Amino acid sequence: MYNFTYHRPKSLAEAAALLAQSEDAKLMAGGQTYLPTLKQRLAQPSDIIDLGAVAELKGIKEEAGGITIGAMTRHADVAHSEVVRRVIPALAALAEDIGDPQVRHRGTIGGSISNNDPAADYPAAVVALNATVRTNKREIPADQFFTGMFETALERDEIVTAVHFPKPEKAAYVKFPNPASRYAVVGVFVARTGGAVRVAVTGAAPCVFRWTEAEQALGSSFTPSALDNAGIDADNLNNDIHASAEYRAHLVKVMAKRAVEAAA
Ligand SMILES: Cc1cc2nc3c(=O)[nH]c(=O)nc-3n(C[C@H](O)[C@H](O)[C@H](O)COP(=O)(O)OP(=O)(O)OC[C@H]3O[C@@H](n4cnc5c(N)ncnc54)[C@H](O)[C@@H]3O)c2cc1C
Repeated sequence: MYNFTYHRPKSLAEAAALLAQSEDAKLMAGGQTYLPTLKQRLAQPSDIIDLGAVAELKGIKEEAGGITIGAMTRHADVAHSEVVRRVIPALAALAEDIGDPQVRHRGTIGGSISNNDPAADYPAAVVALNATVRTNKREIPADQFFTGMFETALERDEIVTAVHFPKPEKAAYVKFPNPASRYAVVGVFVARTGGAVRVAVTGAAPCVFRWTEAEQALGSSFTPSALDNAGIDADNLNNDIHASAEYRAHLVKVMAKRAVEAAA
């Protein structure tokens, strides 16, 4: 048994002030990862700051030729959003395939990217679509946000407020899911925006990464067969009970080809 003080601020300013007050305070979004972490005693914060009542962190809007999604927007809301389905249907499809209905109705985009689980789906979309992560302090480009396994560029007292996704010309996400959790054993998001192709891989390594060899091949010819000779080094991939590194390398290519086919 341990004690913490529970806070439910009503504004971003209030949440930021609470977070700045204590070194051990932690934010909570939908609690999908954080509550199990607490139950297992892997975290013992002095204060929990529940963002659930901060209305300004919720919602989806069309903005600057793309979509801006508030950090506290649930996966189910992204999946069912008319705006997301119309502007970036691949993002709605990704959200629709996260976990189960309970997870999708509690989990949030801000919690997902802040947590940066190596097998989470959203990091692949953020990187492939070259999104910008907005916080209460600054804007962080996708390529600088995810820094390692469960690690991000966020400072201790920083709150993700929204993610801005530019509209791509073509995009698709295909994953090979763990059949129990639906987390990605391997997931590949392919996007072409302003003529530039980006390929982001999740689930395969300790952190989401760009498969640059595939990006170059697809830049010349946006077809599945363009990936026939693109190399992927199994030495840098995860090797665990779910899949060997060699099998993951195989899956990366298969998922990428399927994503190109779906996007073309
Ligand atoms: C059974 C199960 C299956 C799942 N399957 C999938 C899946 O298939 N694909 C997938 O991608 N994910 C999956 N998830 C993860 C889930 O979708 C959530 O995105 C993830 O658990 C984060 O949950 P949350 O948004 O409730 O954040 P929380 O658990 O509340 O918080 C997670 C972390 O982020 C921090 N945080 C939260 N919000 C912010 C913010 N605005 N700014 C800064 N830091 C913040 C918290 O302090 C905490 O450290 C699954 C989870 C479960 C439990």
